[in-house]
Amino acid sequence: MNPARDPDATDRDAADLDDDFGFAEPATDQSFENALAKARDGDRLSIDDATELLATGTDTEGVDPVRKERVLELADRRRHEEVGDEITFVANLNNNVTTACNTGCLFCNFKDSAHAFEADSDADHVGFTKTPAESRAIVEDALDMGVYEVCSVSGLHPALALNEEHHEILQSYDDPESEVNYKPPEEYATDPGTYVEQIEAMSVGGIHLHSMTPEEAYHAARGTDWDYETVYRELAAAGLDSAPGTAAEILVDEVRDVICPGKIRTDDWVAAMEGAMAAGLDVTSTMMYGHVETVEHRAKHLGVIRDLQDRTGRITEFVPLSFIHQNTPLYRHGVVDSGPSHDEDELVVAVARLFLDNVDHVQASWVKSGDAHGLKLLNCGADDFMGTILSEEITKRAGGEYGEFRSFDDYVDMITAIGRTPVERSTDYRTRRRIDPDDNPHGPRLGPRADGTPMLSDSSSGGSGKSGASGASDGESSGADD
Ligand SMILES: C[S@@+](CC[C@H](N)C(=O)[O-])C[C@H]1O[C@@H](n2cnc3c(N)ncnc32)[C@H](O)[C@@H]1O
Ligand SMILES: Nc1c(NC[C@H](O)[C@H](O)[C@H](O)CO)[nH]c(=O)[nH]c1=O
Ligand SMILES: N[C@@H](Cc1ccc(O)cc1)C(=O)O
Ligand code: SF4
Repeated sequence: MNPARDPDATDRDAADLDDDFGFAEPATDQSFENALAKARDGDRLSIDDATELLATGTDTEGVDPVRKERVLELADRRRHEEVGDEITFVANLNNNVTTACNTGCLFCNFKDSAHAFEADSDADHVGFTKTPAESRAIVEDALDMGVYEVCSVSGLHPALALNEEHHEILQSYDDPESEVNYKPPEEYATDPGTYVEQIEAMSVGGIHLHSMTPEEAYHAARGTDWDYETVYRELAAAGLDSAPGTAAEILVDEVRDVICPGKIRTDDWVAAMEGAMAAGLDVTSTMMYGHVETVEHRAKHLGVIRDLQDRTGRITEFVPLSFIHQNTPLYRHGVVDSGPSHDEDELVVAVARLFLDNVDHVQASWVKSGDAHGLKLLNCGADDFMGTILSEEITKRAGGEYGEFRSFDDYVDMITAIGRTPVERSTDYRTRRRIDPDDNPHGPRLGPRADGTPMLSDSSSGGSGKSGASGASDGESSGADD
């Protein structure tokens, strides 16, 4: 696999952008009413149909509130017919390994320049790199709390390689840093180990390990001729159970050219997902929207995911990721002045439910939207409310303010308040347990060490207090010794 990125892409590129990207104004040969009628009849929607529904008609400016309600109502009904009234969530932990990354995505404030992590650097940074042993200790603590999924997504640290053989290949380049984005671990204050070592470390005690996005898989094969299936097979052998479909952003290259010129292109993202599935892994799918793209780009993105699922059938859920703008280069440089509106969030969830007729589950995110709006999204077509996560770094660093965890008690209260049934689920949704709201207090039971004890001793904070969450990784204090 050869380098496909622009090694010089940095935050500074945002300063060169204005808000005219030369994107075509969305226009279709379809009418809003026809598209809605097709959705009502259960016909498979076209990209034009999705564009009309997302725009509440391309014939008018902005979102039409009456048309929007008609789309949401149809989507909510479709959700009821397809998956019923249960709302699922998972007892999980985010354990991200490192924030060191030079890819330079303009929507991201999770990353820190990798130079700051070098042993002889005196640059200040608030990021972290964890060793495999630190990752394992964090997962072990979480298992004791009843957690059964660990989700791990990381920066593309230049010293990360798939395994020892990969280190040797990368070292053999004449100028590894510029040719293959590589520097040996000895040059950094903390050695993250190899991808295989991190996966082995986190795959402990029967936990489900959800890790290695397409972008990370690309990094784990850079400078070699390994295909994605080979890479994912090796990771699966080390303990990987499923892969997150992030790094998708908007799967239209003219948008990627603006927001993430250093990232893999759409075709490569699809190839990586196919490789993961060919290696026997389930995957999730995402779309990060509400920055520079048009509604037509969103519709095309949904088309890429539906086609992929037609070919594979192993996408477990669709996760809409509402762009959090406050601390990002796109916002700081005036390229965008906000993320998406609530209307747009609702329409994305609804049209995902109607268009993705082959993906069973659509997620609402309390991390991105908060509790009140997150619950509203569960009445627009979503049926999953993500997980306890215990530690959130990506959205928090981007300026999100909805906290870092939800307890089972919070979940049960919120879900019953909107008249739905709370259900804890496994990552792949195949194992589910309905929760009796009267059976207080509530804790996970599906985990290898879960016995129904509440995960957190303080369940009232809605995400800021973490007393009792000793297993939660906290980037600023855990392994922050770079
Ligand atoms: C931070 S990356 C970490 C994994 C890996 N570096 C990659 O890019 O795949 C994971 C995902 O977080 C999401 N993300 C990053 N910044 C965000 C923001 N400001 N708002 C919403 N989602 C964001 C993007 O969809 C991105 O693909
Ligand atoms: N939507 C977000 C998630 N979703 C992840 C899920 O909770 C879970 O990992 C997945 O459904 C697989 O089971 N996680 C985040 O950290 N941030 C989000 O915005
Ligand atoms: N957990 C998400 C991936 C994800 C990770 C971090 C985020 O900030 C957002 C999404 C998935 O299941 O695919
Ligand atoms: S989204 Fe991922 S690849 Fe892009 S800068 Fe952030 S951490 Fe790096």
